[in-house]
Amino acid sequence: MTTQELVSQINLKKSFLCIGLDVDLQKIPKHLLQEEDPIFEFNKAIIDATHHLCVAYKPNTAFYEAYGIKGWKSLEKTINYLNENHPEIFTIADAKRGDIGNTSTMYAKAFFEDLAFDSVTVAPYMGKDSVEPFLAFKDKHTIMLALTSNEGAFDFQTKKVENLELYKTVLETSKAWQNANQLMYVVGATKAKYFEDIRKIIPNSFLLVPGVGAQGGNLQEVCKYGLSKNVGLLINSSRGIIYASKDKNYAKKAAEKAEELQKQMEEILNSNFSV
Ligand SMILES: O=c1ccn([C@@H]2O[C@H](COP(=O)(O)O)[C@@H](O)[C@H]2O)c(=O)[nH]1
Repeated sequence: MTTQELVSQINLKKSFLCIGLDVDLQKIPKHLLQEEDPIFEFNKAIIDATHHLCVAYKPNTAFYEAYGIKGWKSLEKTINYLNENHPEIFTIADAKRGDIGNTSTMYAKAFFEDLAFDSVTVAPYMGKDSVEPFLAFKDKHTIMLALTSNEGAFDFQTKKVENLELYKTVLETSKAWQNANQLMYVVGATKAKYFEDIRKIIPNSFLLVPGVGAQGGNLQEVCKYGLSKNVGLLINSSRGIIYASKDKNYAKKAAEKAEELQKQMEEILNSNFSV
């Protein structure tokens, strides 16, 4: 999917919501455990109930890898279901990969070709030659960790190296990489006060913003400086939406939570982008 197609979907749905499909068998309704593939059945019900409210889904691969081959099969069925039924929706494999060049190419093939995701999250620590193999895939997006939502972000990312915070170096340096227009960045919603500085470096890049909901981040605070002229934000909520209820009506309850966020986004879009 191209960035322009993503922006069109945002404008159409009045939503820049990304729903995280982080499926934990301990947390899903018990009756699903009798199904042959409880993870896929859970995801399918959530997708069917929420696809009109969001523009992206983000399965975090850890929640699938934890269940071995069965979990990977559930991930494959989920991405195939999305691509077959909702090709307009942007898909993110939250896998946080990155390695020496030839290995990164194999990671990119796994997520862009075998599983056909639109994007994958990548750690920048190994530098340019570990990220550019992902950027070589046309119309695919590489979402690089910049300033993460967790407390540990302050261990390295905000530390100054040669007088510049490391996350700023990541943003500045990566702007010059081959196919940098296919880069997006992860910035945590819990780091709202950093968005003003971040937008000075990358005014128009898309930011994937986890941390709203269960981690306490605030949508309005993120949008104050995070919005760009193309909206430029994908706000993720996982637990806050998909585990709204443990009863049989879990998908309906998830849709209600998603709609709460979508309505707030509609209001923000109407007040920031009115003609
Ligand atoms: O900085 C980061 C990067 C990734 N994540 C991931 O996003 C979701 C958040 O889930 P919630 O349940 O909405 O808290 C999860 O997959 C994280 O691994 C992040 O939280 N922060």
